[in-house]
Amino acid sequence: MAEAARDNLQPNRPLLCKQAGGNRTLDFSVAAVLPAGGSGERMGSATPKQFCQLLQRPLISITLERFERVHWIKEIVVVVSKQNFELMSSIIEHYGHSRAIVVEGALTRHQSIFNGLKAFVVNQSPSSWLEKPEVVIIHDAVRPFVEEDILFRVATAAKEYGAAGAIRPLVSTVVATNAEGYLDHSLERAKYRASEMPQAFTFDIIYRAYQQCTDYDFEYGTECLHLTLKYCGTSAKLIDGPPDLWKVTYKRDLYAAESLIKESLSKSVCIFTGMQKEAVQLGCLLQEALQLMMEVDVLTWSLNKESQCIQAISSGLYYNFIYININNFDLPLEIVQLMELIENAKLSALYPVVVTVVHLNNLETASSCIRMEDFTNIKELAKEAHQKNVLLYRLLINYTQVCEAAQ
Ligand SMILES: Nc1ccn([C@@H]2O[C@H](COP(=O)(O)OP(=O)(O)OP(=O)(O)O)[C@@H](O)[C@H]2O)c(=O)n1
Ligand SMILES: O=P(O)(O)OC[C@@H](O)[C@@H](O)[C@@H](O)CO
Repeated sequence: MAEAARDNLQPNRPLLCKQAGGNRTLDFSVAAVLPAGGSGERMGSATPKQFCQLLQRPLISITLERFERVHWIKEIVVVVSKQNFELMSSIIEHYGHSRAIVVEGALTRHQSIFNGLKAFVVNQSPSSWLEKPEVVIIHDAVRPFVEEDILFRVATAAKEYGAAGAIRPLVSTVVATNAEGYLDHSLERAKYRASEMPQAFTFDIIYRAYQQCTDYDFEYGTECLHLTLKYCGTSAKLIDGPPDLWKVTYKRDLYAAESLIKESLSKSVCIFTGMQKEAVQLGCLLQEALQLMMEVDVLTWSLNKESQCIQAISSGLYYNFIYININNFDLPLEIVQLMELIENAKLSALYPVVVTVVHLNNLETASSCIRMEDFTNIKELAKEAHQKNVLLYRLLINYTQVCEAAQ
């Protein structure tokens, strides 16, 4: 069982495809523009919604982190109003958003987006300009639940068709009213879709469209795809997107977003084990027991240079870790290393991290039955960790036959 179990100690899906940026590549350059220059009036908050906190983290930082998981997106231009420039720069510094460049927004969303695009055009941006990408993704900064898959699909479609955008089925029927406020007609809902974000464009097409925009377009327009059709004759490829592309607009959306994040954080766990037979077996048993409820990866602890353990910790995809330890009740070096890696990855700066150390104590081989009070040194580590938003728990399992029973 141990050998077979050890063979199973591979992630139940290739970690790399979950890894920051996955293992997809593109043969053309891609950059992103995140309009974040609005005031969030409909949110009714003094703080513009893109800067409102979700689990003590600004909404815009969550969106940025999603884009930073995608390695084929080079620069990420964030367009914010002048009065929020400093705040945005501090968020970039605090959360280490190294690919983010801040550009000044304008009075309307379209104007802000155009300002973001100008950052890629020489002599059009007050600050230094960036290398023009072949494809540019435009995504509202207040749509945090964006995954690499939809970004990849709109970017590749934009490269082929010139423009592409994510769509979703309508939830409510669209109706037109007459001047007196009565129903004029309703649209057949099945024939229409909601235009969401992300959208993507070959850079020259969307830039040329904005250059031709009228004041009315800038003032009242809400749809980039309309601009490329109207001014460049480019009809966007529409891509069916996943359900979580919605835009945070009202207060209720903030509550919904926070509960979605909490749920996703609790939905994945990474289990590390030593090479001992019992640890491997318990790791596999845990994976079998948990994998119907959450994403579970089991890895043998190793810190060699291509270590998947280090990748798993630094990927930002796990906030729950279990380390299974056999008969070693001092503070095992691996636990200290794990806590250091979590700190170096700045994981807990984003959300609380939970580390559970499972001590397996084989009563047949151990000198005596270990008691919880014997864990003084790990208590000290737990106190330090708590200051850094890392919750360290320990679980002691005294056993005799559990491994044989498991076989
Ligand atoms: N002048 C503007 C207006 C909006 N946006 C951005 O465009 C995205 C979508 O716009 P919307 O949801 O309308 O945001 P607000 O305009 O802030 O919201 P409201 O209409 O409720 O004021 C948001 O990320 C918003 O910050 C922008 O960059 N510049
Ligand atoms: O109109 P708002 O400023 O609320 O939001 C912009 C949305 O219209 C836009 O993000 C999508 O509909 C796709 O264009």
